[in-house]
Amino acid sequence: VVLNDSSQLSPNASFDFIIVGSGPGGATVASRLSENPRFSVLLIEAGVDSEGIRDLHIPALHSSVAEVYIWNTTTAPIPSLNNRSVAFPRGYVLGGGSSVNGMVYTRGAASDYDDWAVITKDDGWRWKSLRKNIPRHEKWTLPVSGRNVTGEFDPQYHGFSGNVGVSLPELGHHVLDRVGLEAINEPNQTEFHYNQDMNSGNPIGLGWCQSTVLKGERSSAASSLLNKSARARPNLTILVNTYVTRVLLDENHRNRIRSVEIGSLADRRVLGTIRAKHEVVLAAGVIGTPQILLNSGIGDAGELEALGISPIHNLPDVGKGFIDQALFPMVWLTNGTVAPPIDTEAALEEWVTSRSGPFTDKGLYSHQLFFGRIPSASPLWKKYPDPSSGRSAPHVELLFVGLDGEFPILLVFVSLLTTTSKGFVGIRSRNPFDPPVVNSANLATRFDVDGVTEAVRLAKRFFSGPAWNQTLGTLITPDPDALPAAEWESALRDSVISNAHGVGSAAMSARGSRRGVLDPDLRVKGLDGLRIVDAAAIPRVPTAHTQAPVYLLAERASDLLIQQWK
Ligand SMILES: Cc1cc2nc3c(=O)[nH]c(=O)nc-3n(C[C@H](O)[C@H](O)[C@H](O)COP(=O)(O)OP(=O)(O)OC[C@H]3O[C@@H](n4cnc5c(N)ncnc54)[C@H](O)[C@@H]3O)c2cc1C
Repeated sequence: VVLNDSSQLSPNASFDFIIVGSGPGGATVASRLSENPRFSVLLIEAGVDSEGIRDLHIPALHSSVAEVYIWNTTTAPIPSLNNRSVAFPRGYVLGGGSSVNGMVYTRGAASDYDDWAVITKDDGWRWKSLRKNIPRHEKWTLPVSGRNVTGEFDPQYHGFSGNVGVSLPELGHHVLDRVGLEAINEPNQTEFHYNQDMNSGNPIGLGWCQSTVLKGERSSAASSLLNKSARARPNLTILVNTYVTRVLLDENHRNRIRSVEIGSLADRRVLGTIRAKHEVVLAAGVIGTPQILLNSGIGDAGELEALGISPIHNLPDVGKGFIDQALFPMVWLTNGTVAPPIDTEAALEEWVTSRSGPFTDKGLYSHQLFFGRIPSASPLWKKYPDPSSGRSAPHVELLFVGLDGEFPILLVFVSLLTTTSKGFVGIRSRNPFDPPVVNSANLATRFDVDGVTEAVRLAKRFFSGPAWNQTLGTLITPDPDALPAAEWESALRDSVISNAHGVGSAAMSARGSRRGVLDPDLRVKGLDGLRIVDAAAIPRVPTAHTQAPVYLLAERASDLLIQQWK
């Protein structure tokens, strides 16, 4: 059942599990736990129900999602970005980020997960172990259009009967796709190669972008895991429009979290508390989760006291360790062929009537992604150790967007996936309704400045050569090879934006380690009855867009919870 208002809950209602936040983390856990009719589950989401909001379901409209479905989060002025504040978007609706995101589905490198296992000293986090859950997580679907995608993916890496829809585009290849393939096949080109399936655990190369799209429609955590049959379960209550302010201790046990306090964000007032018999699971995302912990008095005791909050548990790393991959936009002029006009009215009509046509396509003018390593011969490696998790882990991602209009351009988002700068998430006052403080500290390390510079050079090499030369004109964004070093660095600090791929703000570490926030079973260290299952828990930045890693983390979290309470 879905409730729009907490007044619809029966008085003194209590549940076995209370899950806060319905993104890939929370929706997965709520769905898996409620598959067992013995467990009663309450899922609380601050935003509205996504069901029936047409535009959220249309893949092509992902870049123009209405502001009401996105938390208006902006970072503090960041010194390493020339004191700019940048937007850090996150979903504010059932399904969280997966209901508003770009739907790119990438798992990253196997060695990224193997590093989680090293950091936590728990082999259950290894890729080999996590990938066993792919069959129940993923619902790989061939294009309904019947387009032949042989050679564009490898079925051995996919699940066909899970929940989250993943697919290749319904439509055929665009100009940029054809040029991309031609370019890597040029005889003199040796640096870049084709990768038939970038979700095998080895993402490196140019390949076809897989997306969380099912039969022409966005497949979000809400539409896939909180689908009709999940909503019909008598033991699952989904409470939307409800903001969790704090988690609260049991009156009789000093270290046991027993309930959540809820409130109305619109009226900025507390509405009541709800009790969890077994556990509270925070899945409010990389910003929301540390915010709730800090509001509850769980964090660095000195910092909390300075804000007038009585600490209930001293855990200095809460909110620390927040990493977002640095993103630098590059723009080339084009010959005007990469983005032929689309009749948007006709496309909308076609989508509404048959879930087909251009609006099924999230990447209107490109269907490819590129992942690559900064070459081992680069001077960068004389100055810095390699921060990647292994030789199959990329340092750089290139995501291409073609845009036509008065000035036809190719926009390339260059990400330094192996970002090393760590920021923080904090709170500004003792009022839990105040917005959080977010500092993503992009480009704070020298490695990140030099790494993005090398990533831009890699992009320049990728987009050179005869195939691209016919299509692309001048590079019109700042170029490290055309500017004096100091000018380039300043231009870089003026241009880098958030990738909305934050992780690590309440991360796992080894049992017994005094660093980190969670033990390897995702329990908040030193407390009972409180786990975290979302991007905040991820202990190292993945070489991926972050939804797939969160889904994989949450599938294992569900197993851990079920194991404990069966
Ligand atoms: C604009 C955008 C584009 C992106 N593009 C991609 C992409 O193409 N591919 C990809 O893999 N990743 C992408 N991401 C990132 C991806 O969506 C996130 O990594 C993922 O959703 C994280 O899942 P999560 O469960 O950790 O948290 P979230 O998805 O952030 O979910 C947290 C939920 O908790 C709710 N919440 C927060 N605070 C409270 C509170 N106090 N009380 C109650 N509820 C609360 C929020 O409203 C939200 O619904 C994008 C993100 C954004 C915002």
